[in-house]
Amino acid sequence: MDSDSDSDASHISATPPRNSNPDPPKHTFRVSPSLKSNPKSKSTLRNPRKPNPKSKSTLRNPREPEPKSEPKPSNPPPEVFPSVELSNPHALSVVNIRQPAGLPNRSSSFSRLVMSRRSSFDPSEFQNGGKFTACDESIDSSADGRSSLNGPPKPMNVHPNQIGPEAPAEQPKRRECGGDGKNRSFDEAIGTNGMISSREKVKPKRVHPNWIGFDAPVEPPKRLKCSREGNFVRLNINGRGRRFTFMNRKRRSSFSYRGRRSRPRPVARKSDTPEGEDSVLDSPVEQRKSTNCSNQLLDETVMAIREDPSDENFQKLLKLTHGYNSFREGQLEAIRRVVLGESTMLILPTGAGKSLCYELPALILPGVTLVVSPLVALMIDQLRKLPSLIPGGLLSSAQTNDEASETLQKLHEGNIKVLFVSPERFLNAEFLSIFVDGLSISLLVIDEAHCISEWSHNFRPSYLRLKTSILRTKLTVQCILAMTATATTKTFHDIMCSLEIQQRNLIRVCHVRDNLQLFVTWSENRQDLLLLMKASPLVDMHSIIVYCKFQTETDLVSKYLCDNNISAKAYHSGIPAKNRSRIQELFCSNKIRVVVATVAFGMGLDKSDVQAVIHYCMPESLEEYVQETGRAGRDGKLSYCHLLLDTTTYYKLRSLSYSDGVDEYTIGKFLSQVFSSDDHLTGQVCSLVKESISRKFDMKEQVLLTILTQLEIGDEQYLVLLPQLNVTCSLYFHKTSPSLLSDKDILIASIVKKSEVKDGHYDFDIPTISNNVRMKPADLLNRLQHLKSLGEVTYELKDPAFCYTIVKKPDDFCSLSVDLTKRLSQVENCKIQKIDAMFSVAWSAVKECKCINGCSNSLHSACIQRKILDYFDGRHDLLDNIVSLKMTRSSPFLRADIKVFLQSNSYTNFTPRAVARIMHGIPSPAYPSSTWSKSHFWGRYVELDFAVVMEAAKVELLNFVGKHD
Ligand SMILES: Nc1ncnc2c1ncn2[C@@H]1O[C@H](COP(=O)(O)OP(=O)(O)OP(=O)(O)O)[C@@H](O)[C@H]1O
Repeated sequence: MDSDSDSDASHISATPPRNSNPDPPKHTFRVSPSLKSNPKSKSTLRNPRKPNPKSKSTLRNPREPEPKSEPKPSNPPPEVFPSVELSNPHALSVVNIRQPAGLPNRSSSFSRLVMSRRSSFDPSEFQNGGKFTACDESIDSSADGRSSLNGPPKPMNVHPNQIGPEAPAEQPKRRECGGDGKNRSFDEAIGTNGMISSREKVKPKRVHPNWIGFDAPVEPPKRLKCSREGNFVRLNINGRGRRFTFMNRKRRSSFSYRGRRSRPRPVARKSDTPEGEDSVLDSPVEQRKSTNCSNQLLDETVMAIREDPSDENFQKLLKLTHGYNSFREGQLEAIRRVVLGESTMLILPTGAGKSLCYELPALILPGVTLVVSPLVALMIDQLRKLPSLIPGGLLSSAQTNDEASETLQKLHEGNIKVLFVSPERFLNAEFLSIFVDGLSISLLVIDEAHCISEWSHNFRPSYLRLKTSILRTKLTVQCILAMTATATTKTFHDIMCSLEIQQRNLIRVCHVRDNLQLFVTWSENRQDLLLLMKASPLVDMHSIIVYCKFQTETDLVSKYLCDNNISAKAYHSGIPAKNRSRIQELFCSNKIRVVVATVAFGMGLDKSDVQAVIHYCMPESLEEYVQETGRAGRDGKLSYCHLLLDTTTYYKLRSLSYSDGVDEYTIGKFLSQVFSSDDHLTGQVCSLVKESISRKFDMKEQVLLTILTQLEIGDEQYLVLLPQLNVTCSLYFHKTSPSLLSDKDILIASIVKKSEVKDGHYDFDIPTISNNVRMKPADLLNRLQHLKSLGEVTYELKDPAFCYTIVKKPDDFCSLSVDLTKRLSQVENCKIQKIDAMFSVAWSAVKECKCINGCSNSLHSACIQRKILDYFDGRHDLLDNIVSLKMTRSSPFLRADIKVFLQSNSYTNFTPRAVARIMHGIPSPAYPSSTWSKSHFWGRYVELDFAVVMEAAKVELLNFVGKHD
């Protein structure tokens, strides 16, 4: 979640540099419990102290993959769109491209990437479903997301102040596309800071009413009424603006739909509320323009529905608010149930109009409608699209305190009917207290509800907090509407169970739109994309999305297209938010024809006339495939979706899905650290600095958060998670001396006593001081902020950390570790099944489809749609057998290679999992790709089943330790 949500949480690995032979890195040997000494902990082994022999391996694995035969088209295509026969010399002659301009040197990595499916991906570039990582965008979803592979991919949740991951290679880089003139002029227009250049500015611009712009006139926020005023919410990600000063503002106004009101409460400061949200725009968000409707007419219609919820009355309201004549399938049913107070699970295809299902109830129900959304960008988009008759607002960590205060003020005044928040907001006690003491929530909407389920393609730990049991204890939610476009039977059962939604309240319209023509071709050659783009029908299309899996890949592919006179722009979560937003905007206004994107692109994209979606790499799941193809043809017109299938991407994705796995032994050690504090009975704040803890236990931050969340909301509650904080503070004194200020202030006295003094500043750990003076970290920071405003001090914060208080220490660490490990491994297996299912469906279309029942040549809409339905209905067994043939089961060279690897890195601690990851080319916090991809064993066994590699590593580690003990 991201996350390129590109979800972007996972940054991934490369195919091995087989011929390069740099010395593997030498690490300082550290003692760790050995496999031998502890039968429970067989997974950690250590190598004895001995000189580091140079790798003398003469073993080479003759495992070059066999060339794949191209699928032979059987019948002439009856489809509306003609298809290009890829990797086919005849097709080449048709489009007259034998040697594309600017084709890179074959020996370059770009060449490997673009020209061959045996590509070498930069490990840092994998984009995870993310979608929601940093959902929050995380949802690149994560985004990157996306995501760790859990999401997101995900994207990872990123605090605004968060320091990036350890490995430099994991920092996304942007490469400008400088191919043709068009593209350069676009870059000029964008400018380095994402602003429009003066040349573009002088042009008269047509501004969409809902446009989110960077140079839009900033209007002062107005008090809203249920009228046509529209509203503005200013977001400021750069921290400009004043600090939080919200205090008991005078309440004003009444609003005909207001809920219960209470005294306004201060919102937590920005620094206290790091949410896993993606970066957002520094821009006003303008709501959709209103329809021509008077307040009186609206009030009358709403009253009529409250008295008589008939179809006619609902339709009248729809016409008034949105101007539509009729409801789409599933909408009216969902709206009626929600208005009647029945919690509902709504599964509608992408672009089918889910937002309407909370927008109308928000007008009808008396209290506030709270919409939980995984991405800030998505929230902004949803708010912008909200008809101005429905006053809305959002709370996000990207806002300044003034902005947040203003939103809260409006909320208390009854001037916000729909409030968008991120799931991380539910960690904030002060936010929750608004609803406990005052405002009533008539409806809680959980958008992208699949994020609740670990069995979904995009799980986010923060969504677990939305379980009904927790909501019930913390909030008085009267009704829940869970919405998603993609949920398998297992996923939606899990969601409904978590949210206590009754089976009869499931509304499911599950289908792939008929106007999407689904093509698949086998493609080992990256030139195929160019062939496609230069041939009919794509050559005549004005709006095309090309999906890739890796950030670098999007840059390279877009450059490749530009070099070949196809104007294209890359989009991924490594690109600054402003530029991303600008690209999306230009794409929406048809000023960019082709966007080459990771999964980070598309969430909240409501462009109705996207004509084609090309998958340059296969998606990680059928859910992702459905989501991404669903971005085409929302206007109902025939649209073109083409998947270029290859085994390299499949192996790579499968391999990467092992990047979240953890051993029982490691979880046990982590639990010992979590509960190491003796202060658990006094409710003292504990913290774990994310980066160092992640490296120490070789677990991704997203996995750590999942475990901590399970410890809070699992069967038994062991801890309470607090908002994440930057826990290390460097304090500088300016006016009064520290000792004099200490005399006046107990907090400063404690800081001076417990700090380490370095170069004139005082470094301290915030939880330690706050425990010492018995002050909440939030209050401590408020106090420092006050001293800063007096000119007494300045300070810097760093080290983002998980914070929590211990409720109870587990009685049995062993069984708790076993349970958690089992859960994580089930999730890992589920992820692999999703990749296998995606590959199976595409594979069988290409290799096995008999081209009857509507399929022909490379058009496989009929067979793919049928299998997608089977998949979402849980009928997987149809898919299994093909994939099992694809993974290599063994290699005679594996153990010998591992042996050589261990000998040449005898000063480093390894677990079997760590060795297997290196052999698969999967970076991890303790073994980053920046260091380990230099080993020529990196990624060498990506085509071999991970479990097989891990087993061999275990045997070799045992042998190695046995010999050297
Ligand atoms: N009843 C309707 N009649 C006509 N257009 C509609 C109707 N309901 C929704 N729409 C339009 O359909 C488009 C998609 O709606 P919306 O964004 O709510 O879809 P969604 O299901 O949330 O999509 P996604 O899954 O991609 O988020 C919007 O432009 C919306 O105005």
